[in-house]
Amino acid sequence: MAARLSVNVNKVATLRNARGGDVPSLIGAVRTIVAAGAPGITVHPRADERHIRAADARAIAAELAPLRDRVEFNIEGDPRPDLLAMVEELRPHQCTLVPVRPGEITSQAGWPPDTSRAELGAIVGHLQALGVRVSLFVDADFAAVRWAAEVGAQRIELYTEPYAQAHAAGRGEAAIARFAAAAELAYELGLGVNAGHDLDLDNLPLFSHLPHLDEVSIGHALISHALFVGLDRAVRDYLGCLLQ
Ligand SMILES: CC(=O)[C@@H](O)[C@H](O)COP(=O)(O)O
Ligand SMILES: NCC(=O)COP(=O)(O)O
Repeated sequence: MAARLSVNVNKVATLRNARGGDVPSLIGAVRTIVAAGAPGITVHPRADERHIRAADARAIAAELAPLRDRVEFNIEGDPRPDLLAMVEELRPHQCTLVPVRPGEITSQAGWPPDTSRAELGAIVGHLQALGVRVSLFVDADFAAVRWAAEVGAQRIELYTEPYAQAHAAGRGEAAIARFAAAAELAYELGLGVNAGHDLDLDNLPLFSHLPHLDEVSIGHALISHALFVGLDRAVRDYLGCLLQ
């Protein structure tokens, strides 16, 4: 079965915030993405609210509530108090916990496997008790996958930038072996497998065949593609890519 596509709408908010006001409409974008057939919406609200704001997450949750059975809402972020409060309030299908490095422009790495199991495990358990599936953002590394299982997550999200860079340099086939091995280990340990960061229409056809791949979250390249072909067509192009 094809992996599910969760469209990350951060970049729609980035464009809107460049001028203030509500153009382009984030909710309008979510409606178009869902109407085009995407079964998931992802946001990654940053502490500085440089793109997605708390009010956006609330508005998207309200928009998706009637579609809960077919469209998943995924909130990504570092486990800071206001992010956890947002997840507690909105109860998305999934919360992807992602480490943040001070000053980063975007995510740079998965959780280091020496991160305290007890500390993060308590947060993971709390979110799961609220009915939220928890995924942990990790590098394609055996120690990190084992760590995620020990922390009690239900899924991992493999950080795919190293794959994307290798693919752009003509080394995609070689790079994907490490990701496939990590996905196999995750599956053996009972974890679901998500993936994301810098996936695009060039590198996704190969990556979409990763074993046990449940979901890909894609934002930057998809929204950029939409500038040229329109948002409806961009979503359909990515959905088609996942079916190949
Ligand atoms: C975790 C991940 O890989 C993406 O969510 C990425 O970090 C998006 O965040 P930005 O849109 O702020 O770059
Ligand atoms: N989790 C990855 C994500 O949501 C989107 O990452 P990108 O496609 O914007 O690099």
